[in-house]
Amino acid sequence: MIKSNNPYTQEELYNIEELNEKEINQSIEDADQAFKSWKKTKFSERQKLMLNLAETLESDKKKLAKTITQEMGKPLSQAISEIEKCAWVCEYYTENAESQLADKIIETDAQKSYVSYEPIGVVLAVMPWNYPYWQVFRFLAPQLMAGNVGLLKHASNVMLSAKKIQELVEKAGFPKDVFINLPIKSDQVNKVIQHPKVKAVTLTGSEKAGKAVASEAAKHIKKSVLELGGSNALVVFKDANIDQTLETCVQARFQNTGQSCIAGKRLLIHESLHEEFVDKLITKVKDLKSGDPNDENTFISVMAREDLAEELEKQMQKSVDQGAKIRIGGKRDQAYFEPTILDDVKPGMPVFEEETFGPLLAVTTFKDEKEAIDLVNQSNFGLGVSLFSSDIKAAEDVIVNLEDGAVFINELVKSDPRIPFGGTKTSGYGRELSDDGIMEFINKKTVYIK
Ligand SMILES: O=CCCCC(=O)O
Repeated sequence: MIKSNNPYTQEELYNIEELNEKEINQSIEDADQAFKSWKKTKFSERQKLMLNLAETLESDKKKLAKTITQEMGKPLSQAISEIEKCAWVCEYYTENAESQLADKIIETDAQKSYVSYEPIGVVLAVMPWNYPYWQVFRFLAPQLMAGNVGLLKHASNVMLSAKKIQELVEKAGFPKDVFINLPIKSDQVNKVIQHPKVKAVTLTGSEKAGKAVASEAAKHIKKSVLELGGSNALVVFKDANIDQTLETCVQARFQNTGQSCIAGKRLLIHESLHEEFVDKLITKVKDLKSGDPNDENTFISVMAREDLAEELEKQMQKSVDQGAKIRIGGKRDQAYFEPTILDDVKPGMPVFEEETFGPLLAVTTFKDEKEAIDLVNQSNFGLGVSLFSSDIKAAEDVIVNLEDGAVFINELVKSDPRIPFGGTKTSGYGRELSDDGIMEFINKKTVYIK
């Protein structure tokens, strides 16, 4: 059985039976059957349906957002923004998929030679709970537009959202079975990957889940895309605009109650700014409104599960034992973890080395640019980094030295349908969104006519 409780009220939300092997195989066969005709549809047809999907998301956003809030405790206003972003990615690929996948003529000694971009078939998406709709839509929108079909294995605490996503696709008028939600457990994922009709897998989740999925896919010579954890640095140089940077750092760390792969988890601050910046940060963090996620004014609420809050508490406590100092917060009540700033953090401490998936910011000082770069790159993760400076040229010169998948200057690391999203090192490989995302599950077919 797959069970879940509302993390804020503790009430039981569901207790559903997972699919058995026969049902899983039937779903895969159904998806493959749907692929045979879906891949032949014209872009105009796909565009019409994708736009319907965007419109349905927009018109149902309040209702859909409530499910997110119920299942994983996301404050309602942020859940509504998440649904709006899903509509945006649908619109983006409605407008761009056709040109992104147009044949590419290449001059050779042939009469004609070109690359044709063709869908590969059934793709499995293994997705996490932290953005229950967005993580799925950033896979679903490009892949349906490309002519692929999707299977979803969603996290066990957001099965209502998963079901609603399939319903939304059907309501928009897409043919049956081009997108199928599989209510299954993690230990059933390998069976899906192994099935000959499943051609590839994409996973957003932990390093452990990434290793398991990627090795199973590799055993069967199937492509995988992995979007794993992160420990993004927020690097504040001594010439940064303090007020704007403070605002951005608070958003970067505390939105979604800190539960995001791309959150700015490590604040690296020039030693000359340290005292002033951290004092002002404490004031800002004190002002964050914590409470009931159903209240539209709430910014911080419970974490998605109590065990996640416990894990964060352990990381904090071990770091404190090693010399870090709690400047604000630090207390936990079941799944609620106070917004926390941990100062005097040094490499080697858990909050520096590991991903902290909750509302805790780790503060480390640096003396000069070289030390800042070393501290950024010292992480095993490589999702993204934010640099704050009023000298854009100097900040741009730093970019080449950074190992991450993204560098944002004077902005938090964020995803946007128009630009690629993905990491390096243990943050994974492959890219989502933009031209790069739609190309991940494509047969780039070379055509040569003598
Ligand atoms: O855990 C990853 C969260 C990604 C959120 C986003 O794309 O904005």
